[in-house]
Amino acid sequence: MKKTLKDVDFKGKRTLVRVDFNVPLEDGKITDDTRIEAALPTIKYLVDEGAKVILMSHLGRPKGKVVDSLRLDPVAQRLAELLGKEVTKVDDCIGDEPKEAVSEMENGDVLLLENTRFHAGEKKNDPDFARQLAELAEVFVNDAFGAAHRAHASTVGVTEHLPSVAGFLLQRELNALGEAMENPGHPFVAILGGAKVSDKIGVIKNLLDKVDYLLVGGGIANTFLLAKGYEVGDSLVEEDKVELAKELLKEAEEKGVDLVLPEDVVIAEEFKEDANHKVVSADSIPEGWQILDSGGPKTIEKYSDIIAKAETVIWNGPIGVFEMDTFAKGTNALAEAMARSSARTVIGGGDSAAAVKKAGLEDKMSHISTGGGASLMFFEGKPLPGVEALDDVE
Ligand SMILES: Nc1ncnc2c1ncn2[C@@H]1O[C@H](COP(=O)(O)OP(=O)(O)OP(=O)(O)O)[C@@H](O)[C@H]1O
Ligand SMILES: O=C(O)[C@H](O)COP(=O)(O)O
Repeated sequence: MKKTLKDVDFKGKRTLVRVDFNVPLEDGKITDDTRIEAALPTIKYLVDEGAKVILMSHLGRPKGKVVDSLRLDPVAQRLAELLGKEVTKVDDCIGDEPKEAVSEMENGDVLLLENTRFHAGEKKNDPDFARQLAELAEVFVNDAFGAAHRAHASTVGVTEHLPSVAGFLLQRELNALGEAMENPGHPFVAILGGAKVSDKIGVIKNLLDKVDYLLVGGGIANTFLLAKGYEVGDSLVEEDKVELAKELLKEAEEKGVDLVLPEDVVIAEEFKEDANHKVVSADSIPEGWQILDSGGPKTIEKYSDIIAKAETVIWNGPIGVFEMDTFAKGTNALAEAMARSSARTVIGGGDSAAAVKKAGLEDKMSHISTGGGASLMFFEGKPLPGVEALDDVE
């Protein structure tokens, strides 16, 4: 058990809070502020408790250099609107400017530091960089579930120097994902999509010990179809993972898991939104065509029926190239089937969460994670470094 906000008296304390404000931006405007909203309960609690709230986050992947388009100013502005309170923003996360700003803070004030990834020391978990971040504060709160799979200075390094506890969002995510994985109602159904088998091997292996059904779709299904001896034309496949896919099919059978592959699929002549496309049986892909959506009508019906019977459903990865409307039908149909079902429904973040939001179905799900890579690591059954590093309850 990790310590939480309730284990600390924050009054007057300089409190360094790692949040995940890695939000999508277009032309300097935030296009989805879910991650900012998700951090509000912790921030408001700390404000109300009279802490001096020093927020830090990464944004994008600036590779250790200052990239002006990845500054956190739009985030500070949005956060101030959502909090209904002034948020001071500084242009670095270490050094004189943040130190001075912190020294001027009153209890209940909120300060946002600049993008931690402008320094190479962040991703390297450089001890000196971590020490400089930690020096700003007396206590550390990690509320960045989305970055908890990264052992960086702002998630792990700072915990060497400060008492370190979990924020409300981190707790909520760990409870929701943990409950689904450790205490699922049966039938327990997992849906796995996405581009590559290689990204999901650990997840598949871990899930084979837990689930009753594993519905496979998207790019990863292609390699499984190949393993079953089907031709898949020009579809995205990983030839070097075909043997592994065969082993996983066998392992599923031995463990009594129904590993379900698409029966019919949407194929296209080109990887293009307006490409010539049609529905065919998964065992009859003509040469020169590629599968861009696992969701043919029979597949959708089969997967939806399984979801309808489920008590718990977890989902990671779209089952088609959902960014193109022509090939989003399968992914949307899955989101709709989950929305209709009375099961506990947990969506791993990233693309699957984006698909659910695009379909306007977020209110119908039990939990939508704010973490893509982090929820994947959780589904793999691996400990998250950002959580491990926090203080244990004595
Ligand atoms: N049949 C397919 N052919 C090619 N690409 C596909 C296919 N099906 C899905 N994809 C692509 O897979 C990508 C998502 O793969 P990825 O492995 O990143 O998913 P994810 O695990 O949901 O990612 P995240 O970590 O963001 O949650 C999407 O961009 C989608 O277009
Ligand atoms: O968007 C995410 O999944 C997190 O913010 C982590 O970002 P990263 O993959 O760049 O580390």
